[in-house]
Amino acid sequence: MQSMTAALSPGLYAEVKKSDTHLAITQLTKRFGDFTALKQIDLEIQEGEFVCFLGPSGCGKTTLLRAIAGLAPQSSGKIIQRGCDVSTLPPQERDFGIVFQSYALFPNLTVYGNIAYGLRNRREDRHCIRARVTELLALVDLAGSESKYPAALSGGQQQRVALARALATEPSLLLLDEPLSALDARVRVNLRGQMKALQRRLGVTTIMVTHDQEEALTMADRIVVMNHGVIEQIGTPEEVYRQPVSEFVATFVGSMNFLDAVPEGSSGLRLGSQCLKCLPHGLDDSPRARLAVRPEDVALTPCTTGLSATVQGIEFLGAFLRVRLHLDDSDQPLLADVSARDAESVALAVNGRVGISLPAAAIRLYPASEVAS
Ligand SMILES: Nc1ncnc2c1ncn2[C@@H]1O[C@H](COP(=O)(O)OP(=O)(O)OP(=O)(O)O)[C@@H](O)[C@H]1O
Repeated sequence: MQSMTAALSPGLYAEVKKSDTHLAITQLTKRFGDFTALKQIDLEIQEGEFVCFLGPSGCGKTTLLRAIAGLAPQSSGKIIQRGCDVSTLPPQERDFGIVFQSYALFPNLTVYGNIAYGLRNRREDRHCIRARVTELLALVDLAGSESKYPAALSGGQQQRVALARALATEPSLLLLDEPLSALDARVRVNLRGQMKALQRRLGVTTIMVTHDQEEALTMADRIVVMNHGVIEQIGTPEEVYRQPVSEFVATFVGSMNFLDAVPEGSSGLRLGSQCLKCLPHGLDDSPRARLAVRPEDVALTPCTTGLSATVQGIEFLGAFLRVRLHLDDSDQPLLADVSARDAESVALAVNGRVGISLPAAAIRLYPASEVAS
């Protein structure tokens, strides 16, 4: 599959301004009977941004997307798009294009008919429609597929047609509801890169729902992490990964070790009998806390006089080794991801002992009562 690199006509998305707010959502609540699916959501999305709604099944991300589209209107709260209050507008009067997980192409229409659908509804000129469809097909690397029917296309190709169809009317907002999750892994990774590149070229403000953290980390400018109908954190992929604000975010995004520890002072802790430094935590008065450290931040050393562990298992994962450790003193499990060279330097072997170094900047402490779900 090639990359989507066709030239753009001068009109297509030529007037995007990046500095303005595209969407402002305030105090949005959505109830289904007695159940509250979204609780007072506040969110601003800038012009041209690629934002991912990320969270576990049932956290409310699709409901929020559908509220933005007007497909499942909110119970209360406001949605302002480019300065206009669209809160009560029906979907057909809102400015968005949408791609669903299940392609949702019209099976009885050709690729051409599918992409031209919205333009024909608007009664646009036949020659303009042809020119736009040709351009969009080139953009998604499907030039020459006009006369095919959806059934004759692969899943990845169908999803690219769905993308072209969503972009045909030049919406200022593109909504993607798990667009890649029905595809096999290799196609998914390929299309991920292509969609991101196309979005960047067009500059179209985009919201994508996903429960796949890797997808969110690789595609989004900002990630909105949701849980139980509320936003837990909004940040760049790096912020969400490096500075998770809660144990939930730390658990949901990337791999994380959690250890029981005792806070000491404002930026220290005790792990078993060992005193360690960490980032300022504000938990000085708590008798217990949860220490979070990523496996790739755990360093192994040959010196076992400080924090030490026994090696319980070693898994070869290609670029690195995942080492299952048991902390000797505090009697807790710990995972470390190390390079083959680092493993060699400590003569890594199952049942052997190694020293453990946890860099202060990589350790975060969370309240012990916070339960990840
Ligand atoms: N039409 C509905 N009637 C009643 N409850 C609903 C309805 N739609 C969604 N819900 C509930 O609202 C909550 C949020 O659903 P939503 O589909 O937004 O979750 P999600 O985060 O997108 O999950 P998934 O990844 O599984 O699609 C869920 O508990 C769901 O059961």
